[in-house]
Amino acid sequence: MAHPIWVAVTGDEMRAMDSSAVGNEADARLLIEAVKSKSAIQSALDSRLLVPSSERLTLIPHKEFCNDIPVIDISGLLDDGRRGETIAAVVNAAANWGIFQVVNHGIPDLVLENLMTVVKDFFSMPEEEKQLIAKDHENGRLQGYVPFSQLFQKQAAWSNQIEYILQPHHLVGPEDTWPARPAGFRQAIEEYCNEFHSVLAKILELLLSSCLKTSGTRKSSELLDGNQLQVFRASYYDTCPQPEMVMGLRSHVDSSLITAIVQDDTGGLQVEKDGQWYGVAPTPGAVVILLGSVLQVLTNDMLKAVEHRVVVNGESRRMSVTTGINPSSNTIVAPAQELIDELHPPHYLPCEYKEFRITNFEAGVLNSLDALDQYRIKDQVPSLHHRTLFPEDIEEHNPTFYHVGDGRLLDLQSFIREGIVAS
Ligand SMILES: O=C(O)CCC(=O)C(=O)O
Ligand SMILES: [Fe+2]
Repeated sequence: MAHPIWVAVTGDEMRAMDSSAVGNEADARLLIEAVKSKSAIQSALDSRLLVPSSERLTLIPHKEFCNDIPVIDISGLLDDGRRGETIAAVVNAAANWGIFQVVNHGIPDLVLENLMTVVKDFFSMPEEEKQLIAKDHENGRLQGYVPFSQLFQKQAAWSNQIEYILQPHHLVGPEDTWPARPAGFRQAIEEYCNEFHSVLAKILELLLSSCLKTSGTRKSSELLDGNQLQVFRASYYDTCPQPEMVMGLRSHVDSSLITAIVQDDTGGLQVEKDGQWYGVAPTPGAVVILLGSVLQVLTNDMLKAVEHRVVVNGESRRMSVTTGINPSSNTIVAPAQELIDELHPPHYLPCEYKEFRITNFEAGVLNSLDALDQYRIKDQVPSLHHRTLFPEDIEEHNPTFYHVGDGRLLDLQSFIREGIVAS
């Protein structure tokens, strides 16, 4: 192979690769050779970096933005005269798009600027220095830098990341898991994430109030009791000589209640709605809010988690910061009881959040069904003369037993085995 793929592949060749099942070894070798010449990857062939041809057909340029994705001035939440209309705007955006941007959120510009500056400075450091705090699961280092090679092997993403748990306290890693440079990195991250946590909590509370009518406040304080998992991730998407071949981040839903993203002005974040992809316009001072899959389960599909992805490009690198609020690891993720009655059966099986999160993570790695699909009750088969699952049948704090029509109490496995719930 004489030439790198970046210049060698013509439109016809690309189509030929498509038709010969992208991902075969020869295609992968071409790409890997090219990737190797650009980065420090030493690993063997791995075709997972290639975007499948079906997905490639949906790609839209990183600078193509959709002006209909709502941008909401949430200072109205603090103003009696505008509160009602602001709440309506947030709820409508959540219901219609599952994503919106907020401005006038009360986080000073300086906090956002510091945040993006330390992230940029971190990613600009030499690779060897970043590697000093690389994640290393085998050695118990679960937080830190995620180099290209790690993501390459797992999620087929054209990006580098750095990620930490900020809450609950007992899961926060020791100081030496954080980078020593740039100075002020940790403080800038924590300042933004702590301040923005209260904005996210407010949005979550009003979404729950709107769906559950009376008990949104109670539900959100139950979820945000200090043990909730708050995570931080900064992502760096390098320029890519052949951006249509790879994805900065493959399409996914976050396994969060709600996620916030600060993005620089490059563009590349895209969301799916009704089978179409739309670019989220970088907006100065704005924070992007996304609904996660836990909120979808909790609201029994009244609100939907939004599928999103990141595309890369050949001209500008991109950086973003994500922070999400998730339940605590032993919270039972299940549709809220307030939403369930004989006419509205639950759409999801209950499970502990830690299991839910792992399922979602594995789905990303294995490219299989995400947690929503795995726990969805697919067929509540009344024809089997069984009752469908009702929340009063779920023992509080131990939601592993289900009453069925003939009065028996079954554990989850038997319940599934009997075909009441398609597994
Ligand atoms: O980089 C972005 O804008 C999105 C990142 C993202 O979706 C994630 O970290 O889950
Ligand atoms: Fe995401």
